[in-house]
Amino acid sequence: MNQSARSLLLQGAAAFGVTLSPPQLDAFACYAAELKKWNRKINLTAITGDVEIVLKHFVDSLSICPIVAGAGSVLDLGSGGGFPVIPLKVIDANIEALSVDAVEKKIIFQRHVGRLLGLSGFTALHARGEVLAERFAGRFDWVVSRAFADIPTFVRMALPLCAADGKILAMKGQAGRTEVEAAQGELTGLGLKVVELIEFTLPQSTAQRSLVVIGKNQ
Ligand SMILES: C[S@@+](CC[C@H](N)C(=O)[O-])C[C@H]1O[C@@H](n2cnc3c(N)ncnc32)[C@H](O)[C@@H]1O
Repeated sequence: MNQSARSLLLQGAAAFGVTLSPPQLDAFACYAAELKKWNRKINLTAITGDVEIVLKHFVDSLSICPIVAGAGSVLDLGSGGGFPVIPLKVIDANIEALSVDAVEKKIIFQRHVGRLLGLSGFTALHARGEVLAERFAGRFDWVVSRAFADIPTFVRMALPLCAADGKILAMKGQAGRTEVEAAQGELTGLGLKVVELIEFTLPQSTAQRSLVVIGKNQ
């Protein structure tokens, strides 16, 4: 990762209240290098330039830090090349994280990155989200996803996996608000409600993002 990409990462992380240490910056540089290397053989991401990787994968993933960092346990459903879960783990080593994807080669990549970065409390599991409740019912403080499924599909999968006071976080683009409005009936039927909808522009970019935080209606 070149110097300007590193500066961009430092600034982008700071926009979400994250001050990256030199070792964390090195961890992201290593992650970017592996992503580019593996991407030549397996299709992990359409994003291949350093600046785009920094903004659209790393900084975008870090946008959930103000909400999720400090949690005990996090499940990332449909994590692909490791987003947002690996950036989150780089920032908060104490989180117990389970990363799940239905495509095995993506999970093999994530395990490789986890080993290289020395991530402990990080498990990458090859599985479909639909079967997780058999093993992980009620286990997670947060179930998160980025670019995974529409809100009703995601919450139906996530709800049985949440702890009693667990929450669900869907990372969406500019259509987040419209999706939330369309999902209201379904959410209410499941005993859920949107507790926060955070809309923002990705730093150093014009891309619109929204974070949809969903909790139990009690
Ligand atoms: C568009 S990608 C997003 C990957 C990553 N979250 C990101 O934002 O870069 C969606 C991922 O969800 C995975 N996926 C789709 N359906 C799934 C399911 N039912 N269970 C687990 N993973 C699934 C796909 O294999 C794919 O890697």
